Amino acid sequence: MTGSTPPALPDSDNLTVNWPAPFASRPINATVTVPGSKSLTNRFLVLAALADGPSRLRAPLHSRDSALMVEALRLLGATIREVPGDSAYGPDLEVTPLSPDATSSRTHIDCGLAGTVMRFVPPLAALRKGASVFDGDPHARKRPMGAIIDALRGLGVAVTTDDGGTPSSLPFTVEGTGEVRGGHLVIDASGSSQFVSALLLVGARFTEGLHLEHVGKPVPSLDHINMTVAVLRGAGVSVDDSTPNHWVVAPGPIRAFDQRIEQDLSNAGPFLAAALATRGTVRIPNWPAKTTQVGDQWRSILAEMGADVSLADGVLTVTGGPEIKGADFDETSELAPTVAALCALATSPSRLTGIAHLRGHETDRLAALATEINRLGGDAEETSDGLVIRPAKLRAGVVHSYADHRMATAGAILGLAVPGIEVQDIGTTAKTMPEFPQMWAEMVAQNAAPADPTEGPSGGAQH
Ligand SMILES: O=C(O)C1=C[C@@H](OP(=O)(O)O)[C@@H](O)[C@H](O)C1
Ligand SMILES: C=C(OP(=O)(O)O)C(=O)O
Repeated sequence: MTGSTPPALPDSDNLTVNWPAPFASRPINATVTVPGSKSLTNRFLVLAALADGPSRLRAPLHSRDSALMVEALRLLGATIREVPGDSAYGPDLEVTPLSPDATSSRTHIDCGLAGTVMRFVPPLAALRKGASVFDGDPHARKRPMGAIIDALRGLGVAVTTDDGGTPSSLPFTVEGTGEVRGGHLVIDASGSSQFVSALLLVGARFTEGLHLEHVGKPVPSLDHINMTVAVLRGAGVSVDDSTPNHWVVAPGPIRAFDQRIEQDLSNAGPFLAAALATRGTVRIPNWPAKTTQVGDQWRSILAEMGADVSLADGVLTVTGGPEIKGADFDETSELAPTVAALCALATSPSRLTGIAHLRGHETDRLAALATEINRLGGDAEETSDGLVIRPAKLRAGVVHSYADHRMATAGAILGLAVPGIEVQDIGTTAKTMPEFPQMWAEMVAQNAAPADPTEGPSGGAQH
């Protein structure tokens, strides 16, 4: 894969021909490395576009979301070149920042279904002279955008619809003047942490910097905001986050960088889950000793579900227990679909809380997970802020993806333990992991662990 052209949406064949999810007839025994982190790649791309000199991203993600970000930044005036690197998942990227003085013609930016593109790029477009029109996939028009639009308007930036009205979602046009004064800004970021990250990422380039204040229900996915603050500090930006719900970004340069991108620990999740679903072992090398990625939570989540989890010499090893234990988890953020798939295979009930905002993700994930688990004979129930999933024997069937990469990978996990599962539109995994179907097949093919003769043909709660 390259970072130059956004992969097309799956064609109608992909939508109609279901992917037969590999069933694991023996415990998985595999070593897997996954491509670079979406959240880190797209943050560093934005920072590089605003930096005080050329930057390099080593081992970045190459997927639909990162390609959309690359293309958006190019359209706004950054130069992004692929250069050979050492990653098995594609070249490095060299970024020459955009020039704020350049005036460009009206630009059309495709956000696809990428939250990072639709939230992070509009504030950056405000710093360029010219109009930028933002739109995306059909479902992108349903994702919450009001907080970013209101924030830009609060900062004095015109954000309009084609007929001159005031938008509350995609599509809209940002009329950039090349300068944003900044200062104190109050937003309600309860719909997505990306509203906060988006404004912090550009805040140092506002003339007066930014004092961002959140009011309203709690901001979700705080780990992702902490990641934003960490990458900003790494690029020499002063950020004060010592008061809850306040972030103060000092005006100043963003230092150019040469940065290796960690592998995507959230996308490591389905592979680690395979160890639990099949009572096997999955090893992930190069697990970072220290990270801001929410996916580091796999170590505690999977242990609580009965797995043996160890991190030694940078290798995370997860071995599934005799059964998957249900458990209660709060605020699992983007890990929730993978956790839910494991809960559907568990032998005791689980409750997922603090994830009401998943209704505004790639699809309404709470509705999608409950519908798809129940379609297979499972017992899942939506609550006001999450899901309750009770043990039930699952049967063969089709898992619908709803254009959501994490719904597709959740279907793949179920398919390891339940024969006859198919996933509709597996191609949607290209959003963050185009290699997924091949990597999954290779993981199952590595399945060299001798079968336990006292057990059924495979592991998991379903056997
Ligand atoms: O900033 C980011 O990179 C992300 C923040 C989170 O968004 P929400 O706060 O909307 O959950 C997460 O779910 C998403 O996958 C990536
Ligand atoms: C919510 C997600 O993506 P996005 O960055 O589009 O919000 C996700 O990847 O789980």
